[in-house]
Amino acid sequence: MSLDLTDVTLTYPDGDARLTALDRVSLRVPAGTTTAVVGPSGSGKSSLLAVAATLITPDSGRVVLAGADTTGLSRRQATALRREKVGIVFQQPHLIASLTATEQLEVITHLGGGPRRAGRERAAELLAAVGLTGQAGRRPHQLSGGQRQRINIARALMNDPAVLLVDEPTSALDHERGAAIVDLLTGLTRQRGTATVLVTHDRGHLDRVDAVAEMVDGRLRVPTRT
Ligand SMILES: Nc1ncnc2c1ncn2[C@@H]1O[C@H](COP(=O)(O)OP(=O)(O)OP(=O)(O)O)[C@@H](O)[C@H]1O
Repeated sequence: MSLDLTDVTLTYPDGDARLTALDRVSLRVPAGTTTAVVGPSGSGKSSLLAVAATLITPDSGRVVLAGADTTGLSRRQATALRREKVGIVFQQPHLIASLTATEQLEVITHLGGGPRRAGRERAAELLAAVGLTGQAGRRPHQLSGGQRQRINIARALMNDPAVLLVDEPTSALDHERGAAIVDLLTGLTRQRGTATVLVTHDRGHLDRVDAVAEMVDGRLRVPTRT
């Protein structure tokens, strides 16, 4: 149940020319492991996540999510596959101000048409997994930045994704809280068997992940084990 990108090239229109954001990128993230992707601003990290999430279709190359080849899928099919297999943790939690921590998670089950009770049980289980059982009834303004980020992570796991894509989860946190979030992510990844990609500017946490891949000008250097 890994994430596999093979020879992925992505270009964007750039005036009369095309800008190559991803240049024959290959990356394999085995289930239960976390790969950090680092690299300077503009090197293609967000583009890599967007392609892995099937939010953008590459010009060429192959993206396989937990055994499912996404090549040639229609938008509608890609969306269905994303809902089933991919969890995305955006940099900003974007929590709904009026909802409690539990409700932020339950809403995912509700949107997917799942039974209320299953949503409630899963939300309680995931809040416990991210260490927030005591905060279940709190609304976002009653939570710290680190706690909001934990809810963000729990929410991405509600549908039990095979692939977890995480964009800069530590940028708003101090080193210690950032390290705790990375440890939480790698722990959940191992426990739940997700293939996790963690985009980060923060090189201070790289010894906590299983592999590190570096983006430079749209090219990915072969991942090195930490
Ligand atoms: N929608 C777009 N249209 C045109 N060019 C784009 C678009 N999105 C990104 N780019 C360009 O593609 C390249 C890669 O951008 P990308 O956002 O993937 O980099 P990044 O490594 O995530 O940067 P940052 O760390 O600043 O978020 C950059 O040169 C960027 O200007």
